[in-house]
Amino acid sequence: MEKGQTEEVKASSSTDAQATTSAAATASNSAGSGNGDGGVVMVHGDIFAAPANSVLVHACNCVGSWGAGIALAFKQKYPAAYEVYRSHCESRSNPAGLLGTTLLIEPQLTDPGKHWIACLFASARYGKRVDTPDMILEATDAAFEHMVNQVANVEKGGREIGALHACKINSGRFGVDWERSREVLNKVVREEGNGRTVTVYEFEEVAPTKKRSSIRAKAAARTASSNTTTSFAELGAAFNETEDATSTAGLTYQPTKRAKRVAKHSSFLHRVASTGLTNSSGIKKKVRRSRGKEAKTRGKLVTSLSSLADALPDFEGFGDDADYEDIETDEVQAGNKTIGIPGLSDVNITIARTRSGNLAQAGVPKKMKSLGTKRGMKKKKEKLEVAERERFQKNAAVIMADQKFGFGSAEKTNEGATAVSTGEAASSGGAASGLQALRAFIHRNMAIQKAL
Ligand SMILES: Nc1ncnc2c1ncn2[C@@H]1O[C@H](COP(=O)(O)OP(=O)(O)OC[C@H]2O[C@H](OP(=O)(O)O)[C@H](O)[C@@H]2O)[C@@H](O)[C@H]1O
Repeated sequence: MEKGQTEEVKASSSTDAQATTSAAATASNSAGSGNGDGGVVMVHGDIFAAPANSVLVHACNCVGSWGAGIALAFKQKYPAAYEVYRSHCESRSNPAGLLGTTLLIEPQLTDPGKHWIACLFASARYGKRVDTPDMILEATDAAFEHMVNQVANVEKGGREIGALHACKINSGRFGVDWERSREVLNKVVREEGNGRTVTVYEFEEVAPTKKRSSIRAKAAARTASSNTTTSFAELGAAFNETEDATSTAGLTYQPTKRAKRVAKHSSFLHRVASTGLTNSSGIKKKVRRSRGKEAKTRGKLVTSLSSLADALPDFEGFGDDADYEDIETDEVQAGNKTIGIPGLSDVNITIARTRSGNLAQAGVPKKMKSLGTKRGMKKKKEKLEVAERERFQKNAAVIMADQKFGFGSAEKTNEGATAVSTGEAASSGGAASGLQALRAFIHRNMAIQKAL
């Protein structure tokens, strides 16, 4: 091969790793260190497919970052080598002093790839603060020479090291025209490389970078969309078709949060209604939501109307059932209620109300539970009872007075033995007859006061 001449070897495709490898291997073998004048050999393919133990060359900054481009790929494939590079940079008080040198990292045991990695310090920094192309080329020249010398030293030391493989250094993030970098590599390898060849990879990047659309493209898109007329009906139909955004005639209808909420709510109502588990007034019955394992049943109604009805206590239109909380049915089953009258012993009185159904089922001890959830019902009941007691006492006093002075007649009943428990009433005949009169009075009175 003539001096300064480059040979181009093409692999069939960049995705065909096998073909690329063989192309690289061919280039590497034909170049064989120390044979001929050397130079740059261009191949198509992936640098990482180069034969094991060969040297992979790439350009680096001096900061210790392999954050983008091919450097990022190196970082992912050779994490241990990256650590060597990073600590090499960070151990310097002045990292920029690395410019024009090369860090040659031997294959790391823990890295999956078994390559030597040559880091050419071509720019002090990266990104917006990257060095100028001239500075980069100058540093590349020195660094590449440094690298070639190191490789020669490794060989001299009797250690095996493969051929040189490089990406199109400086042509990406560093923004240097590849032809200029190629000239530098050619010169160095010819002068210092002792006939070595550098295989350089023409790489077709697959990862698409999302381009920002130009102002002109945006304006064109706006015009196109303003020319498209879409009725609300069309939009509505589009929305019905799919739950999320739906595009129609190039337009995208994005439902608002409120629209989504309304749709969700009406769908829920529909689900409930379709199960037929609403009562006559349209009020939904209990809907139980399950968790964890029972997640499958989530959202399903797990009860029926009849079972809910069974669960409810009887309701006979007796509005103040709440007032009878905690009354044992064995007390009320027979329609009797014990009321304590101050000054008199407890008297069994007959409660005028009847409770068909519940009370008729005697023998089943049941606690009456409140139906009412109205606030203040308890106080209302207490107030009513106090008023009733006062009124009762007044009337009793009147009756007793009547009895004392011989007015009225007392019925004689057998109830006295059980109704009047002990005490004053039992010890006094007058009082007993008074109580009989009182009982009669209560009987009449309670029949009128249905609230109790
Ligand atoms: N698998 C592959 N096989 C073969 N060739 C491949 C390839 N993948 C990509 N290429 C090509 O390899 C060339 C170099 O292109 P790059 O932009 O990467 O490198 P560069 O030398 O211009 O710049 C270096 C700074 O870029 C980084 O990023 P940061 O500064 O950290 O942000 C570093 O850290 C440095 O500092 C481009 O032709 C790519 O097509």
